[in-house]
Amino acid sequence: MNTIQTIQLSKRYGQKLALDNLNLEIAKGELFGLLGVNGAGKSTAIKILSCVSRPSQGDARVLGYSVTLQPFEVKRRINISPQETAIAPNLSVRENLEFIARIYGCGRQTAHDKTDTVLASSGLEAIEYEKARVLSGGWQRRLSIAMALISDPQVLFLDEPTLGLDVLARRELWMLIQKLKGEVTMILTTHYLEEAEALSDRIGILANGKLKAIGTVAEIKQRTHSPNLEEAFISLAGEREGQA
Ligand SMILES: Nc1ncnc2c1ncn2[C@@H]1O[C@H](COP(=O)(O)OP(=O)(O)OP(=O)(O)O)[C@@H](O)[C@H]1O
Repeated sequence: MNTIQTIQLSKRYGQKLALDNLNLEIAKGELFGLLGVNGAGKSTAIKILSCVSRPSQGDARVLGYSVTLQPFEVKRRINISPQETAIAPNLSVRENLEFIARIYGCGRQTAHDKTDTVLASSGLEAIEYEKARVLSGGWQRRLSIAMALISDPQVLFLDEPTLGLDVLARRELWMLIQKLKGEVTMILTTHYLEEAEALSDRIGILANGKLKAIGTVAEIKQRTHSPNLEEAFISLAGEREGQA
């Protein structure tokens, strides 16, 4: 069974068809990169898959549960590391993680133990008592991913996880994401093509709400006769709204 399957998934905002008949399958443990220019429909797809927004037509199954009919079953098994990190600046790294664990209903001791596990797996142990507000952008993003991991999600959505980070911080975050590969099914949105290439098992390219291509980077390059992913991306996604 695929971990994610979308079936003729569409979303309309007024006149705007933000997602147009998306049919997509993502396997268990896969890291799937969802690419597209601004406004292509990436966030719309993620919002529907994470039950933040409802499709206008079609459906999606996440871990076998329908996002339209069984959103609570879906929400219990997924998590999102959002673009804007939702960390509490005046709490320490540990307090942020324990706070989230308590929100998920853990008792004090379980929250403490889960936090220990996540601090270790996400490489945050050395700074557990630092206030979040003094952390660099890279460490804040790492904490944001760690907070999403507290609920032991089977599916993790990573929305632009390295946006605005310097090259070293980005590489460090890639290592954390690579460590999670295989354990958690991940859907990554990014505008950095080298990031999608380095991390993704397969990628999908959206343009004007439509899936233009899906496959490994090698398959997509071959299909578009492109020497690199950037050329392939431009040939598939370069058409802006309103252009021929
Ligand atoms: N709440 C909304 N109301 C009206 N239109 C919306 C809404 N959300 C998204 N849209 C429109 O739907 C289209 C797809 O937007 P979406 O945010 O999914 O794109 P995106 O690929 O995530 O872009 P970005 O890379 O800029 O985040 C755009 O034309 C956008 O203006």
